[in-house]
Amino acid sequence: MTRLRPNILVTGTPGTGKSTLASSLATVLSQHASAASSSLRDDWFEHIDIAKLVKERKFYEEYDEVLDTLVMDEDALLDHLEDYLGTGIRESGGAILDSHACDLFPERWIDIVVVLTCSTESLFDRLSRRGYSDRKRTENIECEIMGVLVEEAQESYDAEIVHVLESNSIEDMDRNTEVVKQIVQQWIDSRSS
Ligand SMILES: Nc1ncnc2c1ncn2[C@@H]1O[C@H](COP(=O)(O)OP(=O)(O)O)[C@@H](O)[C@H]1O
Repeated sequence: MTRLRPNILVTGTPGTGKSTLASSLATVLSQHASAASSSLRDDWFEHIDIAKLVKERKFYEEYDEVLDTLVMDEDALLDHLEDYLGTGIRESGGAILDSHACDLFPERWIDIVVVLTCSTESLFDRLSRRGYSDRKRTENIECEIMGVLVEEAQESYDAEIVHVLESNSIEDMDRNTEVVKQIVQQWIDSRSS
């Protein structure tokens, strides 16, 4: 089936604001759709938190004590998502995948990629508040400074669908929500014309 709404991947280093933006987008984009037509459902867009899904459905192989992280069972996760995105309401799109790892999803699933970036100072504060160990915080800050996620996203998806957005402040968050809303509208318009 042809998608009626884009699937969106929101990615970035942990702490850059993926969950915050993805959750705001799911609400704003669904409200926007409901306002446009009363026949559209409120769950027109859905925030899918991949880290949460991996934990809840036990899509992991082991806990890596050195890296203080779960080692994902990618095949199990991808099989589940293939079914989920391929059937039912998500068959027509509207999934907002919120994931630190961005290169594991097949290109055919994703219509828009948003990579969030953030200053070292903001990230340091956010990861400290989250209680990350010094080692884990440093690794993530280095990952952000080196632009690892931006590079991975650009290597994994068509350049024209990858949007790199700064996420340092609440104003950035509001602006990013508005920017993505416009990109989604353009995507929908380009398919209906
Ligand atoms: N643009 C932003 N400006 C200021 N604080 C933000 C912004 N985005 C997220 N935050 C805050 O930073 C922390 C991490 O955000 P979160 O969305 O959980 O990041 P991620 O999902 O990328 O790990 C949260 O406390 C959140 O409220």
